[in-house]
Amino acid sequence: MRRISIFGATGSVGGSGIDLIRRAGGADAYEVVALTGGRNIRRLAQVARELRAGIAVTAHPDLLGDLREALRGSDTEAAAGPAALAEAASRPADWVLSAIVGAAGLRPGLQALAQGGVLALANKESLVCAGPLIHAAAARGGARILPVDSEHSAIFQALAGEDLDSVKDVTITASGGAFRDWPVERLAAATVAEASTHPNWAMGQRITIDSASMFNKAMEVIEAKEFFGLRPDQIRVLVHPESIVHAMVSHVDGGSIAHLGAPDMRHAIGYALNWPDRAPLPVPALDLARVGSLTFREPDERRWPALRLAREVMAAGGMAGAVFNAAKEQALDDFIAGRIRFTQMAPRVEAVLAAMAGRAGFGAPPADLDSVLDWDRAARQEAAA
Ligand SMILES: NC(=O)C1=CN([C@@H]2O[C@H](COP(=O)(O)OP(=O)(O)OC[C@H]3O[C@@H](n4cnc5c(N)ncnc54)[C@H](OP(=O)(O)O)[C@@H]3O)[C@@H](O)[C@H]2O)C=CC1
Ligand SMILES: CC(=O)[C@@H](O)[C@H](O)COP(=O)(O)O
Ligand SMILES: [Mn+2]
Repeated sequence: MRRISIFGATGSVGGSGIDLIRRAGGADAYEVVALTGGRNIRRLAQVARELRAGIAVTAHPDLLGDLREALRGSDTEAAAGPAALAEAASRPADWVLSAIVGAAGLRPGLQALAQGGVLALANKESLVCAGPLIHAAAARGGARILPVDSEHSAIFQALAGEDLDSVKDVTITASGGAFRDWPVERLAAATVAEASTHPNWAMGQRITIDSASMFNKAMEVIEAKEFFGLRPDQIRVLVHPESIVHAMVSHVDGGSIAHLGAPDMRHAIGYALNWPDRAPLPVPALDLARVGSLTFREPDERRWPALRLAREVMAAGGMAGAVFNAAKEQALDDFIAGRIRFTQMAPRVEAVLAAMAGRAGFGAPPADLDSVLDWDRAARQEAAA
């Protein structure tokens, strides 16, 4: 029986993954090695019971008692804390969905790669913070990384059978998020509730706000560079309000191959689950006659300064990705908590990058996980200060 684990099982991507596992036969079709979550203990225990998971882990040690209580009478072991997450990731599995939000997903992802098998990667932060470490861990462990972020799954699918040397450039699309059509002057007054609604995708709150600020797309540009080994000048972003075309690969001979689909993450997750085969998925069929028209436009970097920052991060290399992500996570925490305005997030991240660029080792590639986490901590402190 195929062994699977889901990190971030209580979240939006994790929930879509569980939906696919359930539809494919659940515990009768898969051996569920580990499921993890954060604060949503009720949900974690419920899916662990349903899928007869070997272990359920919450990231929060103070919730271990609640988890044990919620799992009482089941065969699922309960554990808590970052070390327990890493231990669960070290349990051999054939397919691991990395769907924790934030840099917290980095250690479990690296641990899973050391066991071999497939890492289905939704946690874009892993590649932004530590792309070279992720690839090195996969090579050492004999693991395969498959993209789950919709644009990167789209690129991966469009590249199938193609030679990377024939690629001229790659375009990833951006919906434009909640404030796509707002006057720029109004953005300073944008509320957390307004930023937490997405025009097309149902996702967790953090990535939804990152879509509105385009930090999500900025992260995805860096993710594309790290995943596919593209040069920064080969990666373009186009605003595409319909979210039907997810990415397009353009070749040196003038041909372009685009990937289209309804905005439903179960396609990208299911593709990674069934790869290298394809199987029917519970995803709405694409009816272009009903969609009518597909529109595209250049992104305005005055509205979305995060895109310019992504270019600067790629040019700087080294620890810039880890600093960028950590500063962005801290700025997002501060926006959600009402400490800063929506429009203060990008200047805050830019200031942290500028402040930390002069520190020794900033331009050097990440040596190991601990050094990445040191830079992550320092950048959060700088951002909070
Ligand atoms: N949602 C989407 O459609 C897409 C998401 N992604 C990426 O996938 C990842 C997950 O996103 P999404 O599902 O929206 O996020 P959610 O917020 O919906 O879920 C995040 C998951 O991570 C858990 N979690 C939160 N903090 C920690 C922590 N410190 N340590 C361990 N686990 C933690 C949460 O637990 P709990 O809820 O129990 O607290 C939850 O299980 C992100 O990297 C995102 O960028 C990429 C493409 C699309
Ligand atoms: C589903 C997915 O992959 C998200 O990252 C999505 O792309 C977010 O939409 P935006 O295009 O608004 O960032
Ligand atoms: Mn995406």
